[in-house]
Amino acid sequence: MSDVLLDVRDLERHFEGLAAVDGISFTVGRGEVVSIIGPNGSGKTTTLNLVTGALRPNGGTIALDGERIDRADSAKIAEHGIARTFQNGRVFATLSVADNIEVGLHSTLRANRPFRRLSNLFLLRWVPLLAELYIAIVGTPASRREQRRIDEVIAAEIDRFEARLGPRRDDPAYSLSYANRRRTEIARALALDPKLLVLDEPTAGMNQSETAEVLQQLLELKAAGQTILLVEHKLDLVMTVSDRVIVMDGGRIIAQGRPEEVRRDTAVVEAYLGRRRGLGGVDLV
Ligand SMILES: Nc1ncnc2c1ncn2[C@@H]1O[C@H](COP(=O)(O)OP(=O)(O)OP(=O)(O)O)[C@@H](O)[C@H]1O
Repeated sequence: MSDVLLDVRDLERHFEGLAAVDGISFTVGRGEVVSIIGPNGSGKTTTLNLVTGALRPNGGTIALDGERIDRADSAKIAEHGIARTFQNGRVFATLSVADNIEVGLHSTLRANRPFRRLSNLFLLRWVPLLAELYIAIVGTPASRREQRRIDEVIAAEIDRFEARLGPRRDDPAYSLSYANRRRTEIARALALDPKLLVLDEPTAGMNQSETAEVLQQLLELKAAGQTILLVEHKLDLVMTVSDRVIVMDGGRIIAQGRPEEVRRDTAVVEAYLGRRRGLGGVDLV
């Protein structure tokens, strides 16, 4: 088994002539925490969207565990083992915290969703629908076992954020604080036990103590061996949690290395000093 989990080569994505991602290559090793930083509009989110299948690349390759995923859709990529959160935090507003986590597990259902592959065949797509309906009403020993497993995973994820999400387990997501919605989103991604966890600005909109809490959780995940690809503007957090930092500017990688190497890189300092306002006034050194 190779030490490289994610292998991105010569990745490109254009939007009407604008090279949002302009031929970048990087790897994420198993158990590594790699962060992508860079000024606003430098291509960070587009890179995450390409890795997670939300966007198709115009060129280049992406491999997870040695298998090409750059032509797969986001559902398939999730099945391959990549789970993500979004820049603006996406939860189902009317569903409870527990149900939001359960929705994330839908793709892992086997006993409760038999004959799934037939859904792609126009003439036979009613077969899985009827089977799911039958199982939902009558149930089978296997479907009940699977539901127990799902319930355990939900309980474990709520435990991870016990003090925050425990008391809100059955509350609809619209009633949660912004920070709790983001925690729910992270719990939903972690419930999939992903090979690679992709986090897009997990602390956006959070105050200092909420950010410190997220940092603590990221450090715990890292200690547990979770591989993470992170986009984040808060450089203190990035420099503390990352094994390696990738710096983007204008769709390209202008530097990558250990946090202390990147901090000293003159091209990086220039890219940041030139657009300090875009970074919310955060200094690099
Ligand atoms: N769907 C799209 N259509 C057109 N242009 C886009 C689209 N998505 C991104 N872009 C452009 O691509 C460039 C890179 O955007 P991207 O969101 O990846 O940057 P970013 O580094 O994540 O920025 P931020 O830190 O503000 O989130 C920007 O110029 C952006 O306007």
